[in-house]
Amino acid sequence: MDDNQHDNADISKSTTTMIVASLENQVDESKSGNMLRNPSTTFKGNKIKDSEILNGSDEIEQKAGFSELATEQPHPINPLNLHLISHPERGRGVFAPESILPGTVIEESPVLVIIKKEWEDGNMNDTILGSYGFCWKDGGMGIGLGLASLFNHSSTPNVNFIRSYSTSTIKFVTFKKIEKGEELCICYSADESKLWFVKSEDIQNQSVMVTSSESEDEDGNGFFSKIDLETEDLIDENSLELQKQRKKRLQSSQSRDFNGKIKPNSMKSSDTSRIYPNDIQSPQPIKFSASSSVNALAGPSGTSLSTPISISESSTRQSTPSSTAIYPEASSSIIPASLPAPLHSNNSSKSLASSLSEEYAELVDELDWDEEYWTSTNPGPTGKGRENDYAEFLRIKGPAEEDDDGDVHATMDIWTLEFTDPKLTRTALDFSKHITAEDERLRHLKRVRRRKENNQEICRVVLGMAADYDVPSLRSVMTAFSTTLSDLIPILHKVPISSARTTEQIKIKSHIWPVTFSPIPIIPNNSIEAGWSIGYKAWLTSGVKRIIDIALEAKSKGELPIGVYCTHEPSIFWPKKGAEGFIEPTEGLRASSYDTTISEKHPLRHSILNCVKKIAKYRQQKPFIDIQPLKNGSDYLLNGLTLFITHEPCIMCSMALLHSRVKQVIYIFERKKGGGFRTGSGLGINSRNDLNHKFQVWKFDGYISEDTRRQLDFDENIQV
Ligand SMILES: C[S@@+](CC[C@H](N)C(=O)[O-])C[C@H]1O[C@@H](n2cnc3c(N)ncnc32)[C@H](O)[C@@H]1O
Repeated sequence: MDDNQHDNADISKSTTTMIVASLENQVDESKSGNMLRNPSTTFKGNKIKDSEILNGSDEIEQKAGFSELATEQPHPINPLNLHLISHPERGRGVFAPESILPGTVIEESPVLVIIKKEWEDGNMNDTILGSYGFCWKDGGMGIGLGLASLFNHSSTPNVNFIRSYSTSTIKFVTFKKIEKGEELCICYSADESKLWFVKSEDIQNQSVMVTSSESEDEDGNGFFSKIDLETEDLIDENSLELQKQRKKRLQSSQSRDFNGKIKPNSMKSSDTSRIYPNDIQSPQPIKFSASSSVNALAGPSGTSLSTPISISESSTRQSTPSSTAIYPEASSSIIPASLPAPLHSNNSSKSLASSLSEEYAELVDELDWDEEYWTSTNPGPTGKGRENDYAEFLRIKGPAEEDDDGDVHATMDIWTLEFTDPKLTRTALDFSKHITAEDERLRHLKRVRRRKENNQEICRVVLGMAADYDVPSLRSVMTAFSTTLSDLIPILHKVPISSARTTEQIKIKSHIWPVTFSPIPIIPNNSIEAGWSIGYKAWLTSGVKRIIDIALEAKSKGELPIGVYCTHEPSIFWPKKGAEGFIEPTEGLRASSYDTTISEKHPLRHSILNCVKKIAKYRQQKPFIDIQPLKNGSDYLLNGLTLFITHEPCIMCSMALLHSRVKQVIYIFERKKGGGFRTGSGLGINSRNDLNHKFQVWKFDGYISEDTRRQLDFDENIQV
């Protein structure tokens, strides 16, 4: 029987028995169903009594970890007795029935090399082979035999692969300790936008998209499932072009089984109760329960798919708030009826049952901005007579945007290899490149440092962050890479934490360890230097006016006078499609909020946290829940959005903006104490090299009347 054709009887056999049997390696096929007999080694110390085999003890099932996935019989393969198990979304994968040490060679797989011309002429990219090819030299493709083609992808892999063009093989080596029951994964590409399938980890978020493919042609037309297993140094123009073409054809992603058949759709709503073992690094699908407010936020899993609704169509259906109602967004819908509705809600009577996905996001009004006037060219927006409608803005830079990006002497610990024999240089360098390839934290370091010490030239190469390895694991990876490195011992070394921004810094930092030179980019200091159009400034100014209104309204309700409004720039200001770094925002998404720490007697109800919460909720409601992201992450919280706030946010809120991936922030008043940007605390959270997102910050530099200033003023010791 074909592996993919287990009938129900096979599947229903005791999983425990099967796993135990595979560990034992001594049962015959009649006991283990479809399992292949494996005559090779067993893991030491894993002898399990016959009675356990027959009884299928729960304890053993637990230990095996992946038992929940083993709806079909685990399939012990290769001398390490690894198991081939089908995961509901990833298809077959390689699992460890026992822990494996770092540096273990899993397999050196032979490779069938298909040269570029054969690959292209045979249109092999469009066949199942396309999902299994490793980029090979000269644009060719290597089809890995053995286990090579069965490793699934993870952005946090535990197995490295090393290609050898001379022997046409790929060596798979663990570089972390692999726990019992864990899946062995490699990283197909550090740039996950190049993947041609929906990662199982993402399926929950994209369940709408995946389910929609159910209606597609069963032959797989319209699906696209191809592979380029690559590392940075092996991407050539040709493979990049191939990837682009694949992306275009990618209408929906779908895993295929090993025979290339489209697998039944993964993660249908009814599948969400499937239990995943804890030790498999896969997010547990959230099971929807109408009584849980948390789950309500995560979105209902039982909703059937509906056709995406365009914003213009849906906007006629959503309630249009009157311009006097500044805060019409009802957040009560996600609060169990027994709790009081939040004070900023005007919809406290709404029951939970009537909410959730059927509910449309109740958006605030768009900004009051005369697009036609400000963007017309004939006779042209001169702004004459409307000078009060636009102002200038000052750029608030973070440390990463200034030459002063922190302590120039600051260092971090890394592992290095030291040697004097020049013959080792090539291999040590190759290893360094291999092991550090994806590590952003080391990118600013030159890989090699040569120094004369005691009349001897000592060569040192970078290996990795001190915290990531211990000596035994590093040595085993080194030995697996090349036996010529096996006698060397990794040594800790201090290196600068960032590149040099000025020639002065080169001298200081390179004395510690040679670093790259990345001169500070020229960043405009204000909107004049930035060359902004009057129209854009008028749009931003309308945002500033809106937050002043919101803050005054909040004050009238007894709250702190802080206002927030979040929206995207009008499309007329978007750069050309495909412009580098541009993330097209979710059209029509906008929200306003204010600080409710007083009324809710809650120290964390800051205006920005309230706003992020609303945006998160709206993204789970119509029409936004039906919009498929154009780019990875473009549907994530504040990605691509501009946030206006009256007062410079505190450190906590600045971090919340960073985590929410906001595009830019406009504020009016700086805080002398505790602000998160460059003005108050000086932390410059908006642009730091040690944080993983940067956003622009601009301070309004126009006229605000004394009366308004006074009304929006409050104790500098209060952080907002
Ligand atoms: C090289 S094969 C890996 C073995 C494959 N699972 C099988 O059953 O044959 C690559 C295919 O596995 C699936 N896959 C690998 N990693 C995945 C992941 N993280 N999430 C979802 N699917 C994945 C995709 O369908 C991809 O086309």
